[in-house]
Order: sequence, then structure tokens, then C-alpha cells
Amino acid sequence: MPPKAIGPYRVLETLGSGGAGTVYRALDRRSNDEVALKLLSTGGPSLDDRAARRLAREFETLADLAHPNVVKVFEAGVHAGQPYLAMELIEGLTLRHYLDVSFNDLHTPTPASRGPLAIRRTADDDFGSEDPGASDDDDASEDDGTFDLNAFAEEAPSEDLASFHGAEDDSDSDGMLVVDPRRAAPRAAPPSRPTAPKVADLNRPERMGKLKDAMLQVCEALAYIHGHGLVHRDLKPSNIMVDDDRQVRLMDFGLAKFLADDAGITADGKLVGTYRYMAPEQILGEPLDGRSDLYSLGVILYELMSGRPPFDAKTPHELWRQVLETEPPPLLALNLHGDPQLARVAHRLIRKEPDDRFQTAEEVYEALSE
Ligand SMILES: Nc1ncnc2c1ncn2[C@@H]1O[C@H](COP(=O)(O)OP(=O)(O)OP(=O)(O)O)[C@@H](O)[C@H]1O
Repeated sequence: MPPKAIGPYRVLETLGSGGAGTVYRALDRRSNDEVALKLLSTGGPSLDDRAARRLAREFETLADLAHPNVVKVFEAGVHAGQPYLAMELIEGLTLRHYLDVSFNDLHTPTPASRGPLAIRRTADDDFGSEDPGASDDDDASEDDGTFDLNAFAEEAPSEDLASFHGAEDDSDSDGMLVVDPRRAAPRAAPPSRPTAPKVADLNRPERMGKLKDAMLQVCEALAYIHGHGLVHRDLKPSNIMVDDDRQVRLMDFGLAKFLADDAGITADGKLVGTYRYMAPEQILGEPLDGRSDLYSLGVILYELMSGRPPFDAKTPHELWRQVLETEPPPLLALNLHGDPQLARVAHRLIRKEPDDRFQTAEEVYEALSE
């Protein structure tokens, strides 16, 4: 049961939960404005009052940031020992759904047959089946108690083209993409499911235009937050939302900085971030800078262009091994007619050595604009 009120906010509904807490749609009783309210779960028992207030004060610094591509943080506070953040409420889709929906639009016979779309949550597990053997995580955590293996459990172990687009996969019980039940109906009748789209469908000009435009806006957001000395540390498709005007908002930036040290390790030894998108230096617990975010951006670009992530494994340890030691398959081998310029950008972003990547988000912006 969600709380009825959090500070001066009346909770209206739960929008979703992620690794760091739960997000509610809430009403600011002072102004009557609706906001997105993120109640952070700090992983253990409630913080003592002083610690929670200190964290909330640090979050307040995020309220000084203002950029059209960065979600606006209004204020921070403490509720029952847990810090919360009140943010601009974005009516839109996560980047992955935004691009999937554009694909589905092209395959839906009549616009009238489509129902309203609404995102309810965005863990990055929204594009493949959850590995039923989630005990992988348990295994790994026994091997190495250092890391928070829940982060891996929140991701799908793999992404294939069928699940990438699956028109009927978007109405799952998580409620992450709510569709007209008429569209969901074929789910019960597997023979009527559409065949998996061809890789070439990923290259449809409209979709590619949206992808490139969104990437440029993410670069602008990253340039801004890096310019303010922040590293996102958890850049992934569910932390990028696109509103109805196609304006991108980067979310959850900076939270990791307050919850962890320079290398992204929390006080209780957990790694902050989502494994699939983590740069090698992040996995190794080394100090991070903006180039680690650029690596994550490269994984996102690679995956949205090819329909699968550059590294794919069933266990965190295997994933880490691949990220640290192996080269990803050439993107254009997976998608023969992919945009070569964008593919080059993706590959350069996911180089293992930060020095070998683009060095700034501005450089990436320029390369994407060529
Ligand atoms: N400012 C916002 N406006 C509208 N919806 C939001 C906003 N912030 C978050 N949400 C929604 O709340 C859900 C949960 O967000 P949250 O940041 O807790 O999780 P996440 O990003 O999916 O995962 P994680 O916390 O592990 O990064 C998301 O699905 C998102 O759609």
C-alpha cells in the first residue's frame, strides 16, 4: 500500500519502482500541481534522522540544475526516515518504448484500433523474458558479496528481436505499457502472433530519425550534467523519457553520486548501476568520470540499432568477463543495413579504455550530427 501522504504531497498513484525506490504521482497540496515523487529506499532500515536529512540536503543541490533535457527536481525531503525527491512529472514513454511504439505504429492496421499508451514502470527488464533461474544472482552473490546483484535481476538476461518488438509483449503484468485490451487479446492465441520483425525494420527512416534525435538530446543533457561535475552512473533506456513533444528528459542523474562513493560503491559495499550498461571501470570499482556515462550511451545506441546488447550473458560474472575481455560483435554484422556512421559512434563509445572513447558528450553530439 502506498503511503497516503509524503511531506506536503498527497500520493495519487504508484508510477513504478526501481532499484533505488518507488515513484508516485503526487499532488503538491500547496500549489495543486502534480509531481513525480521518488521515495528512495536506502536498502536497509530507515536512516537515522540526521543521515536522512543530510541526504535530502544533498539532493536539494539537484534543484539548482535546469536544462530542457534534464528532469526538473523541485525539492527534497524526508518521509519516515527515507529521503524523497519531488520532480517534474513527465507524461511520456521511456526511450525503449518510444522507439518500439514507433515501430508498432507502422504495423498496426488502423490508428483507431490502438488504445492509450501509458508507462507505469521502467526497469530495464522490459525487453526480454526474465531468467527463471534468477538464482544466478544468488550464486554470484555468494561468490562475491561485494556487489548488489539485484541490479542484474532487474534486467532481462538477453534481448532478441522477437522480444524487442513483440507487439503483444507490451501489456505484461508489470503494467509497464498499458494497451487497449483488444490489442492484448492475440496474446492468448500464439498462432496469431506476428512473426518476428526483420532486422531491417530497425532501420526504418522514421525510427532512425527518432533514435538519432533522441541521442542528440541525451548528449545535450549529458554535456550539461558533466559540466556541473555530475556523473549519471546509471544511464539506461528506462532513465530516458521522451514526452509527447519528442523532448527527451534524462532522469535519475546524480542520485548515484549521493548514494555511493566516487567509484559507485555504497557504504554497505554495493555497486550502484545497472550491469548491462556499466563501463568496465565501473565494474572494476575504479573512479568514474563522464566517459563512463558515454560508455552506457554506447550500449544503449548499440542495442537500439541492433536489437541486442553488445554483451549478453546469463550471469553477472559472465557478463563482466565479456565486458572486460571480449569484443562485441560488429554492429553492422547484426544489422547489415544499419547506419554506418551511427554504428561507428556506438563502437567507439563502448571501447574498454576510457581514453579510446569519445571524451565528451559534445564530441559525441558532433559525431552524431555528421
Ligand atoms: N519524473 C517522472 N515522471 C513520470 N514518470 C516517472 C518519473 N520518474 C520516474 N517515473 C516512472 O516511475 C518508474 C520507476 O522509476 P524509477 O526511477 O524508480 O525506476 P527505474 O528507472 O525503472 O529503475 P532504477 O531505479 O533501477 O533505475 C519508471 O518506470 C518511470 O516511468
